[in-house]
Amino acid sequence: MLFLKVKYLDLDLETNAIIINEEDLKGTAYYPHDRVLVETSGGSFIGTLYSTKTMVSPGEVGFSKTIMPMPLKEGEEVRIRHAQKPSSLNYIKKKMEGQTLKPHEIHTIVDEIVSKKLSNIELTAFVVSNYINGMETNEIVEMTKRMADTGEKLEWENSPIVDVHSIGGVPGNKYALLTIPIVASAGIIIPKTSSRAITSAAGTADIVEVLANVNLNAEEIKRVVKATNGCLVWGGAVNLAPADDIIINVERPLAIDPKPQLLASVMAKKIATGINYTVIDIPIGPGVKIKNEKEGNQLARKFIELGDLLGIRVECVLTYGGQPIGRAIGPALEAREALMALTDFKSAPNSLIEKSTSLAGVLLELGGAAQPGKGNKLAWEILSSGKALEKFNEIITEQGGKETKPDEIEVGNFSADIISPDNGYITYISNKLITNVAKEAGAPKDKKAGILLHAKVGDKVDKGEVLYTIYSSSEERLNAAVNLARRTYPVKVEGMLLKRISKF
Ligand SMILES: O=P(O)(O)OC[C@H]1O[C@H](OP(=O)(O)O)[C@H](O)[C@@H]1O
Ligand SMILES: Nc1ccnc(=O)[nH]1
Repeated sequence: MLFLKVKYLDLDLETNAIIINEEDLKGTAYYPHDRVLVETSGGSFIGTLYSTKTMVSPGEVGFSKTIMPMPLKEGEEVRIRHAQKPSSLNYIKKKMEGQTLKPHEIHTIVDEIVSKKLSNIELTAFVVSNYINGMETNEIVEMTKRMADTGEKLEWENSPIVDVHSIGGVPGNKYALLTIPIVASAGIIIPKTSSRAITSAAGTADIVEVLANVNLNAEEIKRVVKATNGCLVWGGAVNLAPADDIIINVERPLAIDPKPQLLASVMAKKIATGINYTVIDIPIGPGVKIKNEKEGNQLARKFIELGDLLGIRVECVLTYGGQPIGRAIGPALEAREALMALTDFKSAPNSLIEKSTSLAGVLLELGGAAQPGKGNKLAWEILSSGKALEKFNEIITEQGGKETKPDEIEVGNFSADIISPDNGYITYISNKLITNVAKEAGAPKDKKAGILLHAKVGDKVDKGEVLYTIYSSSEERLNAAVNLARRTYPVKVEGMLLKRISKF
């Protein structure tokens, strides 16, 4: 056992690194990369041991404040001992072999994820096994319930509480910034929590954060919803289904969202937010999470079945995901486009308006504000009357932001135009490749990075015309994005004659 004094290091780490001077390790049975248990006056936690010559002195143990699960005073003495292997390791191996897990095995995995006992390698093995082998319904139900039960739950005095959630995957998916205020301004309660980007260049939480605080706790969410009927917050900031955000952090670098995880991630948050009805948006198209209608129907049935088992009424909508929604991709650009749509819907892309009002229409009907079949019309009226903008500004203000005009939103200082190599028509925009270019430019961490499409599928373009502009806060990232765009051609321009084939 080692007795060492706490020293905080100015390091932003995503793993629990326990940093010890190599002198203190000499002659002991502790080696770099060992899993260790740190026992403190406030509780214990697991981490990985790393050695240093200079970052901490002998007798000290260095932690990054960003990963500390409990408050510790600098100079406080802690005990460090070998940690046992997490019990879930055997269950993760079972999953790697394609076996079905028992309820208590799933519970142990979720519990150990929440208590940060699993290393990123072990967690990745679990996520990737689910990607390859999938899970049975019962396993997903157990995972969902446990994810919800290991965190806080919101309770509401009124009902119904409605909600909408997209499975994501399609670039430019900023619908929630329109749909939520439309529904809230009809008097329906809609406490919307979102995740940050998983596979895309901007999750809803990343976009809203351009305009307001999204890191609200349960009390604050209740206050905002009481004042405005809605909110647009990051689920990870509240202790709602806390395993979710930990899992998302290993999915993001791989840009994967395995179906069992996706179902549990969305539905656990629905249980935790205490909603009664939810509409699940399933975008369909090449390069998004669901490739075709058949797969979409299967996933929709799974969501509905899960909802039945969990006591939440679920309705699913399959939506067009064949190309980006609207023209803007990346947090600030998407916030600006959403504000344009709320301010003057005629100036905004149809795909964004149609998607947002269609989803709002379904919710208005479910929430009882519109007769069946009349929701869409009401959603349009609320948007075009300016009431949705007013409601959006109320929500943003309650979340600590301020009323902003679309052109006040700053985008990256560095930009480059990608031009059409030929005369012709845009025949294809690759969701995957355009997302990769936006990420290479820095999105979503660089909020001002992203892409503005000047033309979409079906549009005629002339040689030399600008197809899209890439933005970034960094010249280096911009150049890398331009190089990637030139190598991969995310936007395809073709003439009516696609190819000549002859024997000469
Ligand atoms: O597209 P990717 O990054 O895979 O998926 C993540 C996004 O999808 C969902 O959207 P919403 O909250 O319903 O708007 C999530 O909350 C998140 O914003
Ligand atoms: N896996 C997920 C996809 C979309 N939204 C979520 O919250 N989680």
